[in-house]
Amino acid sequence: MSKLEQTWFNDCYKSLIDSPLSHWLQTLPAQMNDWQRNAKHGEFDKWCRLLNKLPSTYPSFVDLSSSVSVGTENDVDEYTQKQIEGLLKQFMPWRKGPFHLYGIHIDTEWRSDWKWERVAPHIASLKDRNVLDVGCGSGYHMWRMLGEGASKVIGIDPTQLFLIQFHAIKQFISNTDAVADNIHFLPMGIEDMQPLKAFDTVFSMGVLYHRKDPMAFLQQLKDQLRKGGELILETLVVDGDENTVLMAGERYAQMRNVWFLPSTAALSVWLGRLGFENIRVVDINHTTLDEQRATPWMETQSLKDFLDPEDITRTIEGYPAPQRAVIVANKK
Ligand SMILES: Nc1ncnc2c1ncn2[C@@H]1O[C@H](C[S@+](CC[C@H]([NH3+])C(=O)[O-])CC(=O)[O-])[C@@H](O)[C@H]1O
Repeated sequence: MSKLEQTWFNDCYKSLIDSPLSHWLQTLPAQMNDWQRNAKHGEFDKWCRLLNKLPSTYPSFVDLSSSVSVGTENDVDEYTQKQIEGLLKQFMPWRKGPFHLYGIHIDTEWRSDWKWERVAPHIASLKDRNVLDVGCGSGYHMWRMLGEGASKVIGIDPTQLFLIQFHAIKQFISNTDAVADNIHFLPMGIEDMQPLKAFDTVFSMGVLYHRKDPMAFLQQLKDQLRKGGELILETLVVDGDENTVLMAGERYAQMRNVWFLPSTAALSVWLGRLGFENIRVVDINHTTLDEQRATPWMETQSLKDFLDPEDITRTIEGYPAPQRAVIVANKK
């Protein structure tokens, strides 16, 4: 019997044939084969066995346009509900969500729906577009993109637990009319993607500050867009003019892998230099303790523990507390 992930990848390859992304098939299958041979997490096969235990269900409704919700508690018996909840808890920590499944509320660390509400009003309609979500996490925003009518949504993220979380949710949506054939998650980093120059919209939310070379990263995002395509970039920023960039020390808000936090003015200059146009800052927001917090589905430390207890406008290292901006731009 072929491995579960092979089925997922094959479904993705099938949906690429006869699409504007078909040239991806030149490199993707070999890369995913290599990933299967050399890169799988030690727990991966165990996670797949747990996924296989999720029961087949037929929800009475699916909502992807105002939330990610599947079925009500009346669609399954109490035993099945408990069984689903117990299995999903094995895939903790759940960071990005929330998800509502048969009366189970996966109350994730982040209210990713709030981010979506800040982003969605400012972007070109996703209807009939091919969309890439770079650093998609559990895939929460991918479902909202599908809910907005995208014809294909591909998410990439190297963190393998998130691939598993995505498929846990997908398994409940596959038996429904929502077009689950058109949404795929690939376990890879943006730097490993061939330049496709073919997506209508590319999202990169919460990734730029994790990249050591932000210019190379922005160029990689551009390389995935068709001419005229739209980039939606969401990242941590600091106050200041076009010459202001904060390079964090060893840690920023306890995170070790944070590099550049530019001002929105500096980020706009970077995008212009790389050949984007129509660059607009559409939202600036301070992350609140209600938006990022520990929950029963993510029990370890969260934002509250990363801020100065005497002054929550500062991180515990003394930097400005997290402030995030959304910038939209088009590829010339
Ligand atoms: N090179 C890379 N290529 C692609 N993804 C990467 C890379 N490096 C890290 N990631 C992934 O980028 C995601 C960033 S989280 C944003 C989630 C969602 N977008 C959100 O806006 O809520 C924000 C945060 O954790 O700070 C993680 O899932 C990483 O695995």
